[in-house]
Amino acid sequence: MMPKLKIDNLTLIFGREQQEALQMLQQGKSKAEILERTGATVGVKNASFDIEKGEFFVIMGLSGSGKSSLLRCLNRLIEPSAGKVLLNNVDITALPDADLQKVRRKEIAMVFQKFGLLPHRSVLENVAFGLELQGMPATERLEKARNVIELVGLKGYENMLPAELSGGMQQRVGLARALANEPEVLLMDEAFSALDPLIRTQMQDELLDLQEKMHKTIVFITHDLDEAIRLGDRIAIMKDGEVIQIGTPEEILTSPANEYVSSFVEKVDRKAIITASSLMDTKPTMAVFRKDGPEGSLRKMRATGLKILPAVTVDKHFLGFVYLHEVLEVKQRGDKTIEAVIHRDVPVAHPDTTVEQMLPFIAETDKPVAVVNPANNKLLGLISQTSLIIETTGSQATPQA
Ligand SMILES: Nc1ncnc2c1ncn2[C@@H]1O[C@H](COP(=O)(O)OP(=O)(O)OP(=O)(O)O)[C@@H](O)[C@H]1O
Repeated sequence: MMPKLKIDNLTLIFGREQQEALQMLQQGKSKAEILERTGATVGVKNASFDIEKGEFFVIMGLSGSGKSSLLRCLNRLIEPSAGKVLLNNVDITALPDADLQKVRRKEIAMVFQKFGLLPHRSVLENVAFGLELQGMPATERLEKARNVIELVGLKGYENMLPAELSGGMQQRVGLARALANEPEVLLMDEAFSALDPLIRTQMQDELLDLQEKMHKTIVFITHDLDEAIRLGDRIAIMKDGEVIQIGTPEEILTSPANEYVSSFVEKVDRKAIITASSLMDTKPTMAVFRKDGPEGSLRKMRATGLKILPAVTVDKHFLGFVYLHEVLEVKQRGDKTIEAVIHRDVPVAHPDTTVEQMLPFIAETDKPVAVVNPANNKLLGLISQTSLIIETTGSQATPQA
């Protein structure tokens, strides 16, 4: 499938010595070296990635890492120094001005942190403003504006002035104004950063709800990893103008590309994000079969050095756990089967069960947690109590060799 946006080797350099700076970049020189030699600042360095239709894509990085620069290249509010941006397979870096205007009005809309509202116009007029610029007749544009105002939860506030609204409500007006044009792509630059934490979380939830209905392609900038993780289908992490990792929130949390990313990840509450599938032991699980009987079970326990093993049917349907001391007892009694000592009343997790949802499992049992395929109850792997406890007590600092 064709990506909605394709960013291809995009580079942005601020300053006059563009050519020399570009050359130095190609030679692998750092942002600091280039600044020192040429006085030019590297805003974005060789960014290449795709954003899919309907994707909520977050660009995250500290101040000065190049997020805004990259975002502004996507609609050419800033002209990139090199590389391309393809929207629906059309290279917008090559569009003549008139066509670019059309793209900005119809296809890509931008929502800013400082809401950029017209102070002397009502909420309704602010939202309808873009449509007015397009020459849409008044009745039509006001009707459209009323619809999006309702969509963002501002019904009843149509005739107020921006200054009469709270920050969160002003941000909604900004969002409504962007949505009024029915763009395919929404660019959001630190849209919620100016809001206090409670309102901010609420706006994040509302945006996610809206996105469920709208299925827009959203490119959202933030310097806050928690926000990135809450919102993003995928996250791109930037440092010194470079995209240093792209992945789903879970990928970023479980396999940070380098120490820089780990240092962010350490501060994040992972419990709601990490799932059973990434915690479970992927080595082929040693399990006892019903037909193994006490002898066979003990042999497997000796081989693995484990005192607890999962018991499964011949086709690997999970039955429960067996304990070493009980299997020994069964053998001493001379029983031929382990049936009586399979502990069946144990919690199981599905691959997408989160650590948060597994919390009760820790309190209830000292056994590993079995991860089973929800469709057929087959055993997929085990999560050791140790890794579950480490994950939930939050000491996930990566070992330094
Ligand atoms: N107009 C400009 N002229 C010169 N350098 C600039 C300009 N705009 C940004 N820069 C530089 O480009 C780099 C990237 O800045 P950018 O604003 O894109 O970062 P950012 O990640 O969005 O940061 P913030 O969150 O603070 O906005 C920085 O080194 C910045 O100093």
